Amino acid sequence: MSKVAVLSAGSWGTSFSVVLGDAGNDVVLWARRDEVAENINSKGENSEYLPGIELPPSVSATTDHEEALAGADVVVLTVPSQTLRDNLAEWTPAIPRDAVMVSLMKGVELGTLKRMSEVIAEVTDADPSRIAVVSGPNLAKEIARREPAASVVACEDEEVAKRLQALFHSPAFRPYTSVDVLGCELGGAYKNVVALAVGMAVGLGFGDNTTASVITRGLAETARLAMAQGANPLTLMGLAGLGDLVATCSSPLSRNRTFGEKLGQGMTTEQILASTRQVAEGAKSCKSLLDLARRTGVDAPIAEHVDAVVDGRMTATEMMDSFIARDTKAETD
Ligand SMILES: NC(=O)C1=CN([C@@H]2O[C@H](COP(=O)(O)OP(=O)(O)OC[C@H]3O[C@@H](n4cnc5c(N)ncnc54)[C@H](O)[C@@H]3O)[C@@H](O)[C@H]2O)C=CC1
Ligand SMILES: O=C(CO)COP(=O)(O)O
Repeated sequence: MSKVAVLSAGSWGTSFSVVLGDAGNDVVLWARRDEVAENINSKGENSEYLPGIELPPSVSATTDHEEALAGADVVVLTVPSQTLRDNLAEWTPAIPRDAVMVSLMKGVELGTLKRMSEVIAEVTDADPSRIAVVSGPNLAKEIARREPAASVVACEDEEVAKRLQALFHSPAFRPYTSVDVLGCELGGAYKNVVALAVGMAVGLGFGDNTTASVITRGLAETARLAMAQGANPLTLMGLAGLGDLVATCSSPLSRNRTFGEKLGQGMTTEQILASTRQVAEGAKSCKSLLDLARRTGVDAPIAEHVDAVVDGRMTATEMMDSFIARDTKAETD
């Protein structure tokens, strides 16, 4: 049995602790707030993020990060992407020196344009063999309900990916290995931006032709940027690319798609942010991914338009009109 620390106890951290517990691991969740940790320890439930889900008995919680991290073989990181750097600055001294750090996050840091594995490497100074990523079509609520799903665990060191794969393989959760950390991370971050655009189309009342067109061109845009950065194109056709894109863009459970839907219905970003506590990573990462595309010399019309709507410089209707009016070209260009 491995000891796994999960920081923190939001939707995905708590759901992933169900996978970890069901797979036979000893799990300690770090929660920011006392009431969340108390609820998990006394009732075996995180009623704020996952009401009605019974957590495995091997899952406990604490608000003390040192306690969560003590003796951990694996450290799972699942905070909002834009806070990771500050969180790690505080947590790094308590992370055991041989523990593998696993990012479940799907975003790119504003300003530095770094992926989460890069932020982890920079702040903790860890070797790439101690940094991994899990990404795939894994909507937290469905995973917590133990509905069957697959995912990708990526690490530059394939042996480490295989070790994590064994630790994360539960009766309902099937992880595949990959060494393409970059492809998995860009797939995960970009699908949130595409889901915002799809949500806007849904909010405007458009149907499946429109959403399928945006999803497909979104995949082309993701693949263009990821391949220009050195990703394996097959990663984008896999669970961390197409798989996650389809799940997120199709599901009313997705916070990013829902955020886009509200923009399509005419709400402003400020109004939407005020209406929820939960993170919709694409609303921030549209800017960092757009900057990354510009720096790489890659055309990124979806990121560009989504960023403009999120910023209030364009309406969702104008975005859709502008997509159609763009200069025509070959599909594979
Ligand atoms: N919810 C989902 O279905 C999935 C989410 N993800 C990714 O996982 C990451 C986390 O998302 P969720 O758990 O869904 O978000 P969430 O909003 O449900 O939970 C975020 C957690 O981070 C904590 N947090 C917020 N601000 C913080 C700060 N400044 N410092 C430390 N902790 C802070 C919150 O207390 C909460 O526990 C995101 O990058 C998301 O894209 C990935 C796959 C599935
Ligand atoms: O990443 C996810 C599913 O794989 C969750 O998507 P949202 O963050 O949009 O809810």
